[in-house]
Amino acid sequence: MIEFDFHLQRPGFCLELAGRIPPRGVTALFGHSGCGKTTLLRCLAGLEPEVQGRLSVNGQQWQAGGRQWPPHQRAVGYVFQEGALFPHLTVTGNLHYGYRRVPADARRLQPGEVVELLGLAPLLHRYPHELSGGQRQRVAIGRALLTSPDLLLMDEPLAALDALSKNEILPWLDRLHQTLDIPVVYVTHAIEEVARLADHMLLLEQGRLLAAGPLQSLLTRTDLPLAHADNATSVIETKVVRFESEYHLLHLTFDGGELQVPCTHAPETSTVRIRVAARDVVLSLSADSRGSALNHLPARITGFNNDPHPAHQLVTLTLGDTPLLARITRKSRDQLGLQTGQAVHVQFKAVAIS
Ligand SMILES: Nc1ncnc2c1ncn2[C@@H]1O[C@H](COP(=O)(O)OP(=O)(O)OP(=O)(O)O)[C@@H](O)[C@H]1O
Repeated sequence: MIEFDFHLQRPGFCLELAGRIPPRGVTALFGHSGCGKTTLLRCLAGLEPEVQGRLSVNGQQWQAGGRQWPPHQRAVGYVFQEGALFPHLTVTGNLHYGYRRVPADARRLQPGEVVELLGLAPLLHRYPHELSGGQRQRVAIGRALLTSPDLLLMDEPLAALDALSKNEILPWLDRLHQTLDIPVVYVTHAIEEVARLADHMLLLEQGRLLAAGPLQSLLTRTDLPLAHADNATSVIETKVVRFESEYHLLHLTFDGGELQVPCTHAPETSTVRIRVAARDVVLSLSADSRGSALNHLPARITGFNNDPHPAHQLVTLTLGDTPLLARITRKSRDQLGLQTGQAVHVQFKAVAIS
């Protein structure tokens, strides 16, 4: 477990932040520009000498009682927006740079494992200027991992990439997420990245912690801003039942029922996360109105909330124990006579993320 309690005063900005980062999985730092996300990463890495407070990582006191470990004593991997590779070194040279500085008995990962994990084998002899933006970021992540960090900090690692490069690198990040047990703190402005990669979230506002917790519950909490964003999303953790190759459909199960989602191939993993946009959810009173939607599940309404658009209502539901958001019009709510506590049927288009 990583526990911190930081206080940092700058002209015009005060960071007053206490929280925990679970020892496994990806913790997303999310919040408006200037809320202190990068500053928190820098405090964790020991790059803010003025910060007061404490930090303990896996029982080690990295900062306590007015003393703090300097950056070079902290086993932290840092990946920036621009990969910042050494231009005069090949990919192999970049990967080995951090690795060589770690004492042999403290090395948790070997270069061969990292090359395999991130698909770097075809790139090993190239120089950074011979790589695409996405490839450079993969090498930067590999280099950070080879320092055998106790904590991997990623500051908007996809922000400088175009949509195509982002899509190219995301499956590699999924793979890291499933394979490694190094805690990752991941800063992003993109809710799609959070919904895809994160397990936990710290929501920041003006240097303070607005909320913290598991991703699924924070995304669907209507007292927080995420549920009211245009691209509000719920995630459903599912188990793979089978891949129907004839139709390229993946059959999945979870506590709320069974789902089918389009998929090009059978997944490598036995669990798959599903992302459902609130605007893609349709509510109906009976199971008869099936239409062409593949996913049609019983649900219960847990509440209604106003939405920024005056025509809309944000509806919270549960599918079994899984929370789901739906954005419908106020007119539909009235026409269907929807009430809190009512049993309904939901139809939606789902996107699967391995
Ligand atoms: N070196 C610095 N000196 C003084 N103030 C700074 C410095 N770096 C950042 N700040 C200020 O500290 C506050 C927090 O900045 P920070 O970069 O942590 O925010 P952020 O949430 O990461 O923003 P963004 O999402 O835009 O990257 C902002 O008000 C910023 O202007």
